[in-house]
Amino acid sequence: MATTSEKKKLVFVTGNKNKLAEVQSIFKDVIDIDSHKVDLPELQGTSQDIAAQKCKMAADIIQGPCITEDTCLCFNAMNGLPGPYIKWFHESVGLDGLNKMLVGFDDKSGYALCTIAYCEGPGHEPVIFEGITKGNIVPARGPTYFGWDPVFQPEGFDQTYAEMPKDIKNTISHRFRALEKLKAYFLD
Ligand SMILES: O=P(O)(O)OP(=O)(O)OP(=O)(O)OC[C@H]1O[C@@H](n2cnc3c(O)ncnc32)[C@H](O)[C@@H]1O
Ligand SMILES: [Mg+2]
Repeated sequence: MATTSEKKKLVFVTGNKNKLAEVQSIFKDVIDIDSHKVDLPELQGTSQDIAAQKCKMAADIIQGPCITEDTCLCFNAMNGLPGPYIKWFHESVGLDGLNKMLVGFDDKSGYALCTIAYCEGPGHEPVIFEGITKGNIVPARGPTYFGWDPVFQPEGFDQTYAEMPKDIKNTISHRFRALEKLKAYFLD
């Protein structure tokens, strides 16, 4: 593993301070994460298309290498929707509304998907790393400061993402799993 003096540096372009805090915490001993706050526009499409496009734009803006990430919350009963549109659904209908969307379905299962993109710089094609955590959509429990954390209960746990300590979320989350792949890409 790299020593502190050899620690790799990466710029994470995101408008979301909670994402930044988790990425910095997960990478704290391995990769230094600098941040660049930009609310990047997002196209429609698959999470991979959205992540790649975001990263290309970010690399153009900062004129150098960077990572971006796109997070989806997918309901199995709805064939993966809201998916990449979860931000707008959450802002429009709230946590309670996300539960109500599933009232007509027995299946409350779903998954959180993190798609990280790394781009070497302007003109380069981004490389994509995905992480998935399966779980269930439940009535909100726990602090409400980070997105849909209160309504997502990962499989095998009796706490929602919002209720569990950060150091537990950060070892089982969709984000952790995608970052493990990015770490392997850089360090192995
Ligand atoms: O600038 P970017 O990185 O795009 O940040 P964003 O907040 O716009 O993020 P996304 O476009 O990926 O939209 C994902 C939505 O899901 C929320 N979210 C992301 N990761 C989450 C997590 O681990 N737990 C709960 N909510 C999360 C986030 O607040 C957004 O509302
Ligand atoms: Mg966004």
